[in-house]
Amino acid sequence: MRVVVKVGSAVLTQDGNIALDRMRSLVEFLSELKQEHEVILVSSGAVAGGYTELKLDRNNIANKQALAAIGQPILMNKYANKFAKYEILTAQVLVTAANLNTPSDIKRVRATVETLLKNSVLPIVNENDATATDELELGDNDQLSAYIAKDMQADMLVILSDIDAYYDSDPRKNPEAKAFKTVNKISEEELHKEVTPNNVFATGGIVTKLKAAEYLLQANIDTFLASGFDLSDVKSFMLEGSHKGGTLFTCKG
Ligand SMILES: Nc1ncnc2c1ncn2[C@@H]1O[C@H](COP(=O)(O)OP(=O)(O)O)[C@@H](O)[C@H]1O
Ligand SMILES: N[C@@H](CCC(=O)OP(=O)(O)O)C(=O)O
Repeated sequence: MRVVVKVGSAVLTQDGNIALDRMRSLVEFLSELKQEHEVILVSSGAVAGGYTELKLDRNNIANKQALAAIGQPILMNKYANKFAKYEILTAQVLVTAANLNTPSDIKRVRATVETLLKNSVLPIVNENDATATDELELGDNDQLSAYIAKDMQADMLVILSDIDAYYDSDPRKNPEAKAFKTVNKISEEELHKEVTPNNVFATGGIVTKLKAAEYLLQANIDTFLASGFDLSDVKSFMLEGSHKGGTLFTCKG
C-alpha cells in the first residue's frame, strides 16, 4: 500500500514552540508504518516554525511567506535528525498549484516521488509558501494532501489532527457531540460549514478535512482522520488493522 500521512500545525506546535515530543512520536509511528507500506508525509508547520524564531505579524501575507521560508528548513532539519535515528533518509518536496495543474506537471512530480520511494527515502511534502503567488495558492494542507494522494496514486490518506475524529457537531462547542466511526457520504451542507480552526497557525478547521475526504471519495481512495496528539487510534488502525477510534471516510461498505 502507498499511504499519504498529513500532519497539521496544531499537532506540531505547542506554546509557540515546535512540539518535539509529538514530533518524536510521529516519527516513531511513521518509521513503523514505513516497514509495511510506502509512506509520503505531508507536513504543515512552516509558518508556525518560522514564528518560533521571528515574531512577524502573521496577518500580513508577505510576513507569512517569510515565516514559511524561515520555518521550512527548521522543520526539515528536525525531521531529518529524528528519522536518522531509524536510519531513514528524508527528502523535501515543495509544490505550488502550478506543479499539480496538468497531467505532464503531475507526472514530473510523481517521477521524483517514485524515485524517492524506490530508494526507501521518505518524501516530506509542503506547499512552497515562500513563492506561492496567491496566499497559500492550494488553500491548505488538507486539500494539498488529498491532491498528493490522488496524483501520487496512493491507496489511502491519513489526516492527523488536533481532533480525534469527525463529530456530528463541533465537540469544542457541544460536549454531547458524537464521533462518526465510518462516513460513506458527505453532504453539500457539511462541506459549507463554518470554518473554525483550533489553532492560530491552522487554516481550514474541519471543513477542509471534509473537502479532502470528499475529493478522495470521488477517486475511490479512503481517508482516515485521527488524533495526532495521541497516536493509539492511528496505530491500531494502520498497524494492527483494528478500528477503535478515528473516522474512516470510505465508499466501500
Ligand atoms: N464536526 C466537527 N468535528 C471535529 N472537529 C470539528 C468539527 N467542527 C469544528 N471542528 C474543529 O476543527 C478543528 C480541526 O481543524 P484545524 O484546527 O484546522 O486542525 P489542523 O491543524 O490539524 O489542520 C478541531 O480542533 C475542532 O475545533
Ligand atoms: N503550508 C502551511 C500550511 C498551513 C496549514 O494548512 O496548516 P494546517 O491547517 O494546520 O494543516 C505551513 O506549513 O505553515
